Amino acid sequence: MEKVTYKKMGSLCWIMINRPNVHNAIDYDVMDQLMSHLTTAEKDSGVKAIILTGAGEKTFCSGGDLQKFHSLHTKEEALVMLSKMGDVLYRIATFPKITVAFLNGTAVGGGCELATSCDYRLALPGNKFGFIQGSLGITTGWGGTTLLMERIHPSLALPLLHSCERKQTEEGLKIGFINSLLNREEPIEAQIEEWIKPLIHPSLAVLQSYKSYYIDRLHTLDVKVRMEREIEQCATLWQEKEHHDAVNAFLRK
Ligand SMILES: CC[C@H](C(=O)O)C(=O)SCCNC(=O)CCNC(=O)[C@H](O)C(C)(C)COP(=O)(O)OP(=O)(O)OC[C@H]1O[C@@H](n2cnc3c(N)ncnc32)[C@H](O)[C@@H]1OP(=O)(O)O
Repeated sequence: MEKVTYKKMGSLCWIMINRPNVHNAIDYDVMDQLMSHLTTAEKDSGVKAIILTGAGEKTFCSGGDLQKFHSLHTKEEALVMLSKMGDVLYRIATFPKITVAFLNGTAVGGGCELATSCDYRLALPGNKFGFIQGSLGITTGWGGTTLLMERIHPSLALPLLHSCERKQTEEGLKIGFINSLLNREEPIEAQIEEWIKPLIHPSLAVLQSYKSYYIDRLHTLDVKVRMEREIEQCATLWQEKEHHDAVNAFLRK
């Protein structure tokens, strides 16, 4: 069963996490299918931008699949999963075309990290996003902090991380985490096509050249090394009692 769908519409391709019954939580199949669709989109010279979103109207993505990953206990076990999704986020962050996350609903935990890996984030008013990992006794585990400090100033990023709070998308717009809020009353796909139109330069070569300068910056700033250090720190915290108790409490609620 396709847990991640791929739909090409003109020069855009829509990649959608399709697990609404678990709030589009990410498991290993989702990771594999995201990677596969990214390769398809990269190889298709007709694609200039990807739109990453989630199925349904409630949730963009609720992060790691707590039921599936609850069985990971040791640092070594956690590191395998965290590194695998960290590779997906790095692939998106260095994707040689435009990447846009459309937050169709709530984004929490790793869902926020996934959104952060994209060049841009579009959302709907009244929805929420939250880097809630700290409330589970861990830190961002897929490299999302490193990427977040590329998207917004660290003095704005740290309060999002330290507070573990769910914020309104309107607040995300104010601090530059959200690039634009769409209108619930209008067709979403048409609004996104309109928003992205000025960015999709007629020449893919020009578009990719500009993106390559940004990717060069990521290399210069050792983003991959910093993401790996962040992931290892999360794995260290993962094995602690605080984290397992927090996940148990969530799954028992
Ligand atoms: C490094 C990334 C890191 C990692 O895990 O690797 C993380 O992502 S840490 C953060 C992990 N995610 C969360 O802690 C979010 C958990 N979910 C929620 O906060 C809420 O479910 C929310 C806000 C997404 C929706 O709340 P709502 O009240 O509308 O729904 P329920 O909480 O009642 O959930 C309904 C149903 O979905 C299951 N569910 C929700 N999120 C997950 C998830 N991330 N993994 C697995 N399953 C999830 C929840 O257990 C309920 O199942 P049910 O069988 O119906 O009780």
